[in-house]
Amino acid sequence: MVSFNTAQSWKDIYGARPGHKTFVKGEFYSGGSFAGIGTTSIISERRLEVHKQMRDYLSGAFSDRAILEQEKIVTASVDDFIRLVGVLGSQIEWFNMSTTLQSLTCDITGDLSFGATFGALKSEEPHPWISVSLEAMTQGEIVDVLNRFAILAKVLPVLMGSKLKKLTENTKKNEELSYNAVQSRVARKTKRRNFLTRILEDRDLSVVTDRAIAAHASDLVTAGSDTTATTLAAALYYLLQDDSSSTTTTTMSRLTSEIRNVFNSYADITYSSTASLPYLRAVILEALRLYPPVPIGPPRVVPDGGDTVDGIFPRAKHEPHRRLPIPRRTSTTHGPSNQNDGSNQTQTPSTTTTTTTATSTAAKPFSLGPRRCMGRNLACFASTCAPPSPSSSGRTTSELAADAHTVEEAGLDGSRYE
Ligand code: HEM
Repeated sequence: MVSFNTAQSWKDIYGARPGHKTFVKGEFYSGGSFAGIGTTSIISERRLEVHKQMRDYLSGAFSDRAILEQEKIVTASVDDFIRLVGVLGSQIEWFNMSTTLQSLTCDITGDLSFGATFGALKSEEPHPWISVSLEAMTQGEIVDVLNRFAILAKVLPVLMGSKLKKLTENTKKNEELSYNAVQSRVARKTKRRNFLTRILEDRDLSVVTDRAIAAHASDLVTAGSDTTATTLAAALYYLLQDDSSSTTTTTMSRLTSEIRNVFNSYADITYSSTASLPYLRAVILEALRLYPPVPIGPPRVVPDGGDTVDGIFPRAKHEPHRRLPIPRRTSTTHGPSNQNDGSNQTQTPSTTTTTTTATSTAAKPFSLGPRRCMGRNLACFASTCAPPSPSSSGRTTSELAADAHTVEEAGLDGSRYE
């Protein structure tokens, strides 16, 4: 558990509900764009009750229904990406796939959050929003360090004066660009449904200002673009480690044949149709486990004297860097079965079941509890963390999960602690 500072009161730390520990976010989240000028977002807000209200208010933008409405926006950028990769692949010897994936996810999250892509897939020059936002994030981290280390607070401004000045300017610019983008979207009537559609429909004007919406929108791009691009790049990297000349079945060849067996055309590949592909799901989960895009334990406040979580440490894997063999399914409608998985290990079905369970319970790439990732369904992992099966209330589990403030409410995890 990470302890950066001490909390004011027991209630601040644990929240109102007995039996549920909810650790408050650390001061790490207080600097950077918007939070630094007192306008907090769903990510930077540290007060439990205010965050709960924000999460309730924003949850409509992340429901399964909203994601389906937004699908056209996502596929428009995916089409641009596929075209670009085709052109680059045929014209030049090599290109940087990580950068191209970053362009893809910035365009998608930019379009969803502000109503227009950044044009990153169509331009060599990064959009001003993208370049200044990277600096703005760094500024948040530096503010946190300065707050925590008194000596550095004295020395850094002397050593890095001009750099810090530039970071501050870029943070201001990021706030301005985000605010202007939100204002022009508010002024524009459009039928295109993105995050802002729900956020604007659901807002109470006396409580939620345009600046507050700009803070959310800006942080949604930051939270959603780098994480998703990192996951895709990691999955691709590990898939390409397979020996393409191998005569045995590799992870790549099994994945390719699952996709080609199921889809007849490119147009058939959608959010809903990919959610039910078991091997694709396993590959993405494994990439998230091996290369979690948020590898830090997100900073939380620990009470004076420290604390434990249920008195136990989480179970850990013995060999965290070893790629797990992806389980072979004995009966499935998709993909090949009973084939060698290329891991050179002989596994019985019961062993592979255990492996899957260990992976999905030990790895929490989207975090847990009330500060759990709101965009996990959008990141196309609905099937991995909240299968969209109907619940007794008639709502899908991913809809419930999007609204829930505890994993228990979401019915996703037996853990008592959030
Ligand atoms: C593979 C992709 C993703 C991963 C691994 C991921 C992971 C995470 C993690 C670990 C957190 C907790 C961070 C903390 O406590 O500081 C988080 C929070 C969050 N994520 Fe994601 N994320 C992903 C994609 C997205 C996307 C696409 C969006 C939306 C565009 C998004 C929106 C959010 C939001 C709004 C929060 C804050 C939730 C809250 O505090 O209530 N994420 N994410």
